[in-house]
Amino acid sequence: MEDVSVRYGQNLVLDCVSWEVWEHDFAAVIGPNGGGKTTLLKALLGLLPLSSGRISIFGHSPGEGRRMVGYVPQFHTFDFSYPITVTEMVMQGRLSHIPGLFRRYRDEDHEAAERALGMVGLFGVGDLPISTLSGGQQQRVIIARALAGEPRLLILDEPTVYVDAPTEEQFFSLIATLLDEMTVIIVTHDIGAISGRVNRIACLNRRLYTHGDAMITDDMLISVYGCPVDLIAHGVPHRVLREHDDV
Ligand SMILES: Nc1ncnc2c1ncn2[C@@H]1O[C@H](COP(=O)(O)OP(=O)(O)OP(=O)(O)O)[C@@H](O)[C@H]1O
Repeated sequence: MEDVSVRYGQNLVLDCVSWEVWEHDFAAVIGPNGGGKTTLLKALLGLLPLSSGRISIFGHSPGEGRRMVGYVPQFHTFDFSYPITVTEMVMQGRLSHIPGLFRRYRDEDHEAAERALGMVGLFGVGDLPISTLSGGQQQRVIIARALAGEPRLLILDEPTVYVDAPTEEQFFSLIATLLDEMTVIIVTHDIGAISGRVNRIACLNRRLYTHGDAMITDDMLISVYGCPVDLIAHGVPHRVLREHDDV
């Protein structure tokens, strides 16, 4: 991203954002509510016009690069009571690959969906209604849905918000296995969850702040959150076991 600005009417939501993520990086964007994280993702996915600047995805515009990007929206945006099977849900990730007006799944689409379920470690559940799976399994299914499109870049929006600690561990182990094949960007509120796991991090609050590759400095946090915080969980900054120097 090079000097990217996005406005909603008069509201400047992304201000001259520049950021580089390399192939096989595990990158994170953190920032407070309303800081522009979703807007940044929409810009990467080619869903928003830029007011200025340029985005290149593997050398293509976001619109052209879209077929190389797998997107996992926030967990709560899915209705898991909807009466479809696991395979049917994963197959949705193939739709953009099928040409023509009346899209019919082909053998290669079924194979890609099966491969994607294997990548997330789900076997023998394809014919089950999605509603019968545990929360952790459902999270794997929505990741498989994005992987079915065989992306080179996987983007996940707040993937650890609704999961318990063991599921979070499984999630990060899964991401570690995917990095051999693709680049991963996550958007999160939760610095605690990502610390030590990502190799590239940026703080976003209208402007994007970086320092080196995977470092968060007090200056970055002060710029973004307006105070020096040590941990940020679910959008709420907490000071954890750290005393003021002047006390
Ligand atoms: N479609 C829209 N029209 C006008 N303003 C918008 C629109 N979408 C977002 N905004 C505004 O842009 C700003 C950034 O919103 P955005 O959703 O990108 O932030 P966010 O960092 O993803 O927030 P959260 O963590 O709460 O999801 C907010 O002030 C929001 O009100």
